[in-house]
Amino acid sequence: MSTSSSPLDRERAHLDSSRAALRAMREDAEALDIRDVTANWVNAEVLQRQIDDRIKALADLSHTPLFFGRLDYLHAPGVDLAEGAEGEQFYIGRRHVHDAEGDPMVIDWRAPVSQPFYRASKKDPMDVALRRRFGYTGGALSAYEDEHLSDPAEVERTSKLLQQEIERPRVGPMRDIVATIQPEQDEIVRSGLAGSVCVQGGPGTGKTAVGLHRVAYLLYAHRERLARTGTLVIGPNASFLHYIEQVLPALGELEVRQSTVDDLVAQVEVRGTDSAEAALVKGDARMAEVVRRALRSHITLPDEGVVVVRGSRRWRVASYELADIVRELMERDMRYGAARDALSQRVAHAVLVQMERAGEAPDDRVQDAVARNPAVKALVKAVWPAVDPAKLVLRLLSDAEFLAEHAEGLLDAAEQKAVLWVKPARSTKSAKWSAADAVLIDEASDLVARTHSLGHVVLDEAQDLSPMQYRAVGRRATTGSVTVLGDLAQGTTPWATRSWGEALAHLGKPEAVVEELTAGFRVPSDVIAYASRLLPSIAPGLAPVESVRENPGAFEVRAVSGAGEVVAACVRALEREGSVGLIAADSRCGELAGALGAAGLTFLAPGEETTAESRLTLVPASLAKGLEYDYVVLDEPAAVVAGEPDERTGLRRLYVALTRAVSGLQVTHTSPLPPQLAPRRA
Ligand SMILES: Nc1ncnc2c1ncn2[C@@H]1O[C@H](COP(=O)(O)OP(=O)(O)OP(=O)(O)O)[C@@H](O)[C@H]1O
Repeated sequence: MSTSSSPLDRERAHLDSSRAALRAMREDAEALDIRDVTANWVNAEVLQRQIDDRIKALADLSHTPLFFGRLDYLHAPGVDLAEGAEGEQFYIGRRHVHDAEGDPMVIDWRAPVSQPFYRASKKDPMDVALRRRFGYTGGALSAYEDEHLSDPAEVERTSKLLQQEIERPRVGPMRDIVATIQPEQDEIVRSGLAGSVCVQGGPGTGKTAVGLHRVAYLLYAHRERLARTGTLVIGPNASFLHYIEQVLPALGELEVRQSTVDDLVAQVEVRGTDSAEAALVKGDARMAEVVRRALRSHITLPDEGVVVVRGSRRWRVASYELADIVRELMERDMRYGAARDALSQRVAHAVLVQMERAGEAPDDRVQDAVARNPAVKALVKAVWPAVDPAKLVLRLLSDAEFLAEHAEGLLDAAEQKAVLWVKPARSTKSAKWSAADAVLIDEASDLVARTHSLGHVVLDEAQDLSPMQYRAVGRRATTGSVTVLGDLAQGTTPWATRSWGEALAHLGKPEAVVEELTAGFRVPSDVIAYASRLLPSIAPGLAPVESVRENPGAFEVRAVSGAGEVVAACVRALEREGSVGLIAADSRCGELAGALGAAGLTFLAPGEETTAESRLTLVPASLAKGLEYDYVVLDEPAAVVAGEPDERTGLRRLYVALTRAVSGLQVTHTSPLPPQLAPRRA
């Protein structure tokens, strides 16, 4: 038993008083009476929502400790280190808590004074005398661990608490890593809002985690600006977004939009699919020029002048003068729609000049009226017609001649044939648009009217995007910055990214810094070593991930005779603690679902939340990306490879599937393994 003055007791006392302070902060927020300060009900509603959000953010969650670390500075931090700069000892947690006097009890992990918690080392102690990490058991503070960073006599050790946190079993959605962000990750998390960053990292190196924490950090450091401009996290599919959706709210950020690329560009209903060949051409950056040419082909030079009748007078602008205006607008860097509006104003201006010459004194209202005059409208309609982006793309995909005219010198005959619909659609409503078509429409829309740009966009699993998709994301961040996260070895689309330089150019952020993460937090060493045997075939330049897990992992490859034995492997995995994922080629999932059902095992679909009662998920290989399970049973590697159009993509899909395991992997197979994974002779 510890005495009443033991350090642990003192820390528990600080936890208790911090929780009491948080309670008081929440009660203050709840007691706010806004009736007197709001002038109308709209304001009242907005304000009340903000207060409700604050109350929610001030909740004391029993499973998320209020603080996880403590820093004792050698000296009081300088005044430039804003929050709580007068103190020398800081508790670091998920959110800021202050006492009745306004003095900090817990400092937000994102505040400048918290930074040494993540970055300080024996080599660079950053003025920190003591770094203390706290361990919790079921919400109760149960342990602590000290590092005296400025004491040269103390030897550097790896933190046990850190190791425990990394190795703990996974159940439920993704959790934040705020207590254990590593120095190289922290550099990315805290890099400035102005610059774009691209992170290449193998499976489980924390890319997704880093991207989400970066959003939380940026929202803290640039709250007002980002509240105005908005932030967006883009992920590969709905199950992935569901898996990660809890992380930002856990960090107190409720306002971040999450979307797939497909949803981002969903102006039309997607009901069709493309052949790989068609999708490859449609996703190629050359299509941007095809669309641009097709749009501009609507502009013609007028061959007649325009006559505007006002009262008893007629004003005439000659065709050569109109042609000059049109030519000048074509040369300007303006959107098609904006230039169209400008055209009527320019013509009106030409009329006004004549009026002035004739001794009249027209004002702006006259110019507007002339711009709306039927003759001017008719002229604009004839020489610069309104264009519907979907109709434009529909015509490109339906009309071989129209496509040929605008694809000349860009797409060869075979490529043109690949993108043309076999059965041309009659209307934008009845067309069976594919995901790639929707991106083309998005491109056309942006040429007509500028797309709204956000303050910051995080793009996860970026390696799977086509150049046209990169452009679609890039135009949503023209005035903001981007965090691009990906792994070239995990690209499983026919158009997968070959180099980050190329991808960043398509995004419009060629200046972005490319960082690499190499320490693996998910996959145990034996499993990553096995999966890395595929690397020379799928991404020759990339180095294998180095697992930071101490446990090499349970790993087994087993030849089996059928689905019954796969089910048995799942049963064995379920005997252990944590979640279990049975990953299989999409084509095999039906049979396996039947076998699991017959054995009385219930299972979830990816994205459905695992719980202590329901821990088994049947995962089609095509949806495994980004997810993780404590134990993975990987069914029939050869079928996973065969499920893709070519061998390299198949092996990449297999690499993704092999790297979902946190604690152990069982590979079961009836067919021979791909040669890279075949048993090696001793
Ligand atoms: N610093 C850390 N401390 C503790 N856990 C971490 C840390 N960094 C990452 N992790 C954990 O490692 C796992 C993998 O992280 P994450 O999913 O972000 O990796 P990833 O690089 O996006 O992987 P993939 O390429 O497979 O999608 C997650 O469970 C995450 O919480």
